Amino acid sequence: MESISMMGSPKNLNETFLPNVANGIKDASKITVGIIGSGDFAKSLTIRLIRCGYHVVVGSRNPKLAAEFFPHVVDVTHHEDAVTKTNIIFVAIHREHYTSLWDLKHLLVGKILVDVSNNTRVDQYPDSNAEYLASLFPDSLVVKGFNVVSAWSLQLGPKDASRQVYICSNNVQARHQVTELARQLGFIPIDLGALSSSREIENLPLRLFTLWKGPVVIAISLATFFFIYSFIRDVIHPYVRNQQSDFYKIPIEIVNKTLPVVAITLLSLVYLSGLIAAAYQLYYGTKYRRFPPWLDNWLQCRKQLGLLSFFFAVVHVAYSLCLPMRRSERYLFLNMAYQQVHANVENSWNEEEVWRIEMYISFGIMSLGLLSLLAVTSIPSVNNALNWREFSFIQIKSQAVSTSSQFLTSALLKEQEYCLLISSTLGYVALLISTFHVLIYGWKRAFEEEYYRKLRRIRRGWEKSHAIEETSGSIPHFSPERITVM
Ligand SMILES: NC(=O)C1=CN([C@@H]2O[C@H](COP(=O)(O)OP(=O)(O)OC[C@H]3O[C@@H](n4cnc5c(N)ncnc54)[C@H](OP(=O)(O)O)[C@@H]3O)[C@@H](O)[C@H]2O)C=CC1
Ligand SMILES: [Cu+2]
Repeated sequence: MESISMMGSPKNLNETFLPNVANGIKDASKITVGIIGSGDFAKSLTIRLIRCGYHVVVGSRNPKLAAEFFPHVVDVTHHEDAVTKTNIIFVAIHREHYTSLWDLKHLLVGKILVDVSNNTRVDQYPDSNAEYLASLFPDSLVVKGFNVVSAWSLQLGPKDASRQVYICSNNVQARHQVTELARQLGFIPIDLGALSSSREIENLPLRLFTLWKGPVVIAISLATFFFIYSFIRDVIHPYVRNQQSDFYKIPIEIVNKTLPVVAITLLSLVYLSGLIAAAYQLYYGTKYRRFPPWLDNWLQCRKQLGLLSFFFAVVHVAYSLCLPMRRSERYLFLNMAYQQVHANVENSWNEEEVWRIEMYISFGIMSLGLLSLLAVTSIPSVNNALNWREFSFIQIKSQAVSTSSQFLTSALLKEQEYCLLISSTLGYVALLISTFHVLIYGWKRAFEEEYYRKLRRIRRGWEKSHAIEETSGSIPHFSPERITVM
């Protein structure tokens, strides 16, 4: 069982079949790698292997049909034939079909079987797919790996795609061989020890997306809440009180009021979690105490919350830039000019208002700039999914799967904390500047009751002076409150 060679009868597994100085193999093209299955994963893996100089033999139930989808240099053949030609075989079929390989059992003795499968749900089966494969073929050397890379990213090549692959096996030599192969294919292999880690590895691709679920739900809930709030406040309330129809505000103004509120709330949620965590550590006087699960989850999805905040801020900017394009804005502006002429006011310059809006816009642009910087710095980690996995690894750590994974986790944590330190300083500044942006926008309304009184006075004056004309229908419906404040 402990033996392997590239072809024919398995030799000693200690001697690696991959090209290196020790075994004298210099040319990867002398090495044949087998793949069972001819689906998407098999096709993409084949292309990657060929590019790296390996010879590939594909085992299919219907080789004639499958051959059409592979480059001509690939040997597409029956399962039996394929497995006899190589000692390292990627099992690129779904778990449900593993038993169909049962007849090949005697041919697979002592050979490396790489299980690349994924499940559709977390903990879908009582045992992991790799452990199941190992139980079906106890005389083969089952290695789990490559399941975290998609067929798509396999084809893209190492530069553009996710680079980390997690590998585990009960057989050390087999594990090393697959690790070496992964390295030669341009991946960063991460050894997670025994095959029992395969359950975590299989759950990883499923867990990655769960980090988005919470933040997306929070963002949608906040957006719904603030939209309804603004709708009631700015549309329903004036309508009920003064029969003033402002329903035209729904598509742009109400939406554009909702967006920045959601953006800033999400951004503050990013940093609030860190503050609570710090307070928690101070309270217990140690940083070696586990956070409660809700805080742990919250800390883990900071990046997602931040990116969603950035998304809302960008859309807010787009909406704001479009405000002057609207017909309503033009009519209200003309009406105000008319009113000014009517009131015999020549100069409507308001120094305080001018400064307010200049500063409001300036802070808005600055906070968007900082948020963009934060988002851009997180792009590589989103692309190669490094940080998602860092986070996922925290969970692996909590279950103490193996020493190697624990070691790895602590190393990753350090890097993660370092990144967070830099980004959080920048983030706090962004939060502060966006707060200024919001406060300047709202200072009139928030702090100056006088502002309201003035508005009411103007409004009353306007209504009185046009009471007669309005009955004849010659005066457009107007109130100063309807002018959009930027
Ligand atoms: N697609 C992806 O992005 C990724 C896939 N994976 C894993 O790779 C494995 C293959 O996935 P993928 O290529 O997408 O799947 P596909 O459905 O595209 O291909 C599966 C292959 O399995 C073979 N097969 C189908 N039915 C049977 C059967 N009853 N008995 C024996 N063989 C059968 C077929 O090959 P043939 O007809 O030639 O026998 C088929 O091409 C899965 O375990 C998946 O979880 C892992 C990571 C990413
Ligand atoms: Cu704004």
